[in-house]
Amino acid sequence: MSYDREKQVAMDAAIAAAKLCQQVRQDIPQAIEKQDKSPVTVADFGSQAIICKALGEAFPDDPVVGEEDAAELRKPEMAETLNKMLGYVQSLIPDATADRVTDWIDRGNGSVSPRYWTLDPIDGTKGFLRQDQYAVALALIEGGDVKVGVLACPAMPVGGREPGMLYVAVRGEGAAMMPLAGGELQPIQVVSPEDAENLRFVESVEAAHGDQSRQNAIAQAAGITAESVRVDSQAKYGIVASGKAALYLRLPSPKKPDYRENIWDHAAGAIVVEEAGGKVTDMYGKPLNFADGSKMVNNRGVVVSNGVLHDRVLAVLNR
Ligand SMILES: Nc1ncnc2c1ncn2[C@@H]1O[C@H](COP(=O)(O)OS(=O)(=O)O)[C@@H](OP(=O)(O)O)[C@H]1O
Ligand SMILES: [Mg+2]
Ligand SMILES: [Mg+2]
Ligand SMILES: [Mg+2]
Repeated sequence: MSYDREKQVAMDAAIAAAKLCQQVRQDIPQAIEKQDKSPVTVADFGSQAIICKALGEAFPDDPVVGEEDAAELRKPEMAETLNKMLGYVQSLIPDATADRVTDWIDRGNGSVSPRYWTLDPIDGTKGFLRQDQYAVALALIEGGDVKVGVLACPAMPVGGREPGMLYVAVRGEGAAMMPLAGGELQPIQVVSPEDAENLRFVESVEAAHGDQSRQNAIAQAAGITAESVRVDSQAKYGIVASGKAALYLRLPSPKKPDYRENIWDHAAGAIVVEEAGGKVTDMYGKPLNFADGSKMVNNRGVVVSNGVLHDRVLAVLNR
C-alpha cells in the first residue's frame, strides 16, 4: 500500500507547526509547569492543535496519541495562556477559536490501536526554551510497525542558510531530508565506517534523561574516541540518519530506574534512522515496541546506530 498521502499530510502539518514554534520562540516563551514538573509552553499546545486538526480532517478515523492535552488549558485561571496560544494558531488558521483549538488538542488523547498516529508537538521542550535544538515529531504506526515518520527540526543548522531541517521516511522507501525554508527532498544515508570524521556519538543535553558517564564509557569501549555531542530531542535521530554521527545512546538514568520511554519520543526518529540504513533497538537488542501502549514498558534504554556499529555496542553493553 502507498503512504503518499499520509506522508504529504504529515509533512505539511509538521512544517506549519514548526512555523508556529519558531514564532513563539522569537517572542521568548514562558514555561508552564506540568503535573510531572516538566515544562510545556504555548508552542507545545499550538503545535499539537495544528497537527491534530490536519490529521482529523485528512484521516478522521485515525486515533492520535499525543503528548499534551487541553485539560489544564480549559481551567479559568489559564485563560490568558489559552488566549496567547490562540493568537499564534490564528496567524496560521484565521478561523480558529478557543473551543476549536482545545478540541483539536484533545484529539491527541487517542489510544494505541491497530492504526494510529503518535505526536510529540515539541520534543525537547527544555531545548526549545534554551534556544537549542528541538523537534516536532509525528509518526504513523500500523500493526505495531512505524510506516511513516516526520521530524521537523527548526533549529538545525543548514550550512550558510536559514536553520531548519525536515527529515522524513516511509517504510521501504528510504529516508530523505529537506531544508524547512524550502527545497527538494534529498535521500539520506547513515555514516559508513570509513568516514572517520563522522564516527562521533550523540546523547541528550539533560543529564537526568540518561546516564552520561555510562554512555561515554560504552561509546569508548565500542571504538568511538571523540567526545559526545550533546543535542536535545529527536534531532539526534536526524543527525544519525544523515550521517553526521554514528551512534545515539540513551541509557536509563540511575536516578530514575523505573522511567519508561514514551512512544512519541522515538517512533518518528526510529523509522528515519532505519530507512537511512541504520538500526534502532533497546539496550538489550530488543525492537522498540509501539504496539502496546503510550509507554514502552518492556523496553529499557535506546541504542541507535549506523547499523555496522550496533552489535559491537550491544556486546559491550551486555557483557
Ligand atoms: N528521566 C527521563 N529519562 C529519559 N527521558 C526523559 C526523562 N524525563 C523526560 N524524558 C523525555 O526526554 C524528552 C527530551 O528528549 P531528550 O532527553 O533527548 O532531550 S534533552 O536533551 O533532554 O532535551 C522529553 O520530551 P519532551 O517532554 O517532549 O521535551 C521527555 O519525554
Ligand atoms: Mg514534555
Ligand atoms: Mg518528547
Ligand atoms: Mg514534547
